[in-house]
Amino acid sequence: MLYQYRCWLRLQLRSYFLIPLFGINFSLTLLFDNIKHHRHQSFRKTENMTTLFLDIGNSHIKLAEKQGVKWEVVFKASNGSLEGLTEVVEQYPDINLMVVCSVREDVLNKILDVLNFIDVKVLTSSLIDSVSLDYETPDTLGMDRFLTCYGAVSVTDHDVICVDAGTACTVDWMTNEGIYRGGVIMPGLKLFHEMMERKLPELPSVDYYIPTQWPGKSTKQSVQWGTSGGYLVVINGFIRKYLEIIEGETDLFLTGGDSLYLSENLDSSLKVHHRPHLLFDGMEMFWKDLERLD
Ligand SMILES: Nc1ncnc2c1ncn2[C@@H]1O[C@H](COP(=O)(O)OP(=O)(O)OP(=O)(O)O)[C@@H](O)[C@H]1O
Ligand SMILES: CC(C)(CO)[C@@H](O)C(=O)NCCC(=O)O
Ligand SMILES: [K+]
Repeated sequence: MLYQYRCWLRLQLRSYFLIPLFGINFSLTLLFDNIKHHRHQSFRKTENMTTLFLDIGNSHIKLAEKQGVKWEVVFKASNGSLEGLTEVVEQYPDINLMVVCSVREDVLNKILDVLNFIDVKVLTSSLIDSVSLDYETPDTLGMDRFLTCYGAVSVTDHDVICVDAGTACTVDWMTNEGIYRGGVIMPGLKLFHEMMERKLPELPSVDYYIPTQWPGKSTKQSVQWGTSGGYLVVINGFIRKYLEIIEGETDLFLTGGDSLYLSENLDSSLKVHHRPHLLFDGMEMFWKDLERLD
C-alpha cells in the first residue's frame, strides 16, 4: 500500500515538476535524449521481445536478462575487453532495447559504437526528478548509486542504507519516500589490499581474512586487521552514523562483488538484504516508471 502510494507520489511529483515548468515537449525530450535512434522501432516492450540490461561498472561490464523473477547474467567481462559482447547480443534476434547504467563514459561510448544495430537507452541522473535528489551536485552523481537505492526502496517500506561493495564501495541512504540523501564513496575491499601492497611493499600481502584474535599478534594479522578488518569497521561505522540521524525503521542492502564477504562478516542489528542484482532491479524499476510516465 505504502509502496503504491510512493509510486503514485513519485509520478505525480515528476509530472507536476516536469510538465508545467518545461512544457510537455521538453519533458519528452528529457526522457528520450539518450536513446540512439538507429532503427525505427517502438520502445515499448511488447510480448516476446527481449530487453537486456547493461551495467558498466568501474572495472567490469555485466549484461543481464530477467528470466521470470530472476536475473541471468549472460555476459561479464573486464571493462578493457568488449570482445564477445556483440556476439552475445546478436543471439537475441528479438531484442528491442538495451537499458544501460554506466559509470565509465569512455567504455559507454565504445559500446554505443559497437552496438549500433540496436536501440539503447542510457539511464542518467538528468532523468531523475529533482524532488527525489537531496544532493548538491546531481550532475556528477553516479547513476549506479541512485539506481541501487531505487531498487532497494521498491522492496521495503523502510528507509534503506545501500552498500555497493564493488571496485569502489558506496554506502548510501534513501528515504522510504524515495528521496536520495547522499552517502559515502570509499575504496573497495580489493583497493584496501592493493593500496597497502603498492605503497608499503615491505609488508606481506595477505588474504581476505579477519583474524580471530584482537589485536593483531603478528605482522600478517596486523595487516589483515588493517585491510579486510578495516574495510568492515569503516562500513559499520558509517552505518552507525546513519542510524544516529535516520528516524524511521531502516533496512540494510548489500550488493556488489564483495557483498557476500560483507553479508558473512558485518554484524548488524538491521534487517539485512543480500541482493547481488540490486542495480539491475533498480534499472528495471526506474525504466518501468519512466515508461509509465510517458
Ligand atoms: N569472481 C570475481 N571476479 C571479480 N571480482 C570479484 C570476484 N569475486 C569477488 N570480487 C570482488 O568484487 C569487486 C568488484 O565488484 P564489482 O564486480 O561489483 O565491481 P564493478 O561493478 O566493476 O565496480 P563498481 O561496483 O565499483 O562499479 C572486486 O574488488 C573484488 O574484490
Ligand atoms: C562512486 C562510483 C565510482 C561508484 O561506482 C560512481 O557512482 C561514480 O563515479 N560516481 C560519481 C561521483 C558521485 O556519485 O558523486
Ligand atoms: K557497480
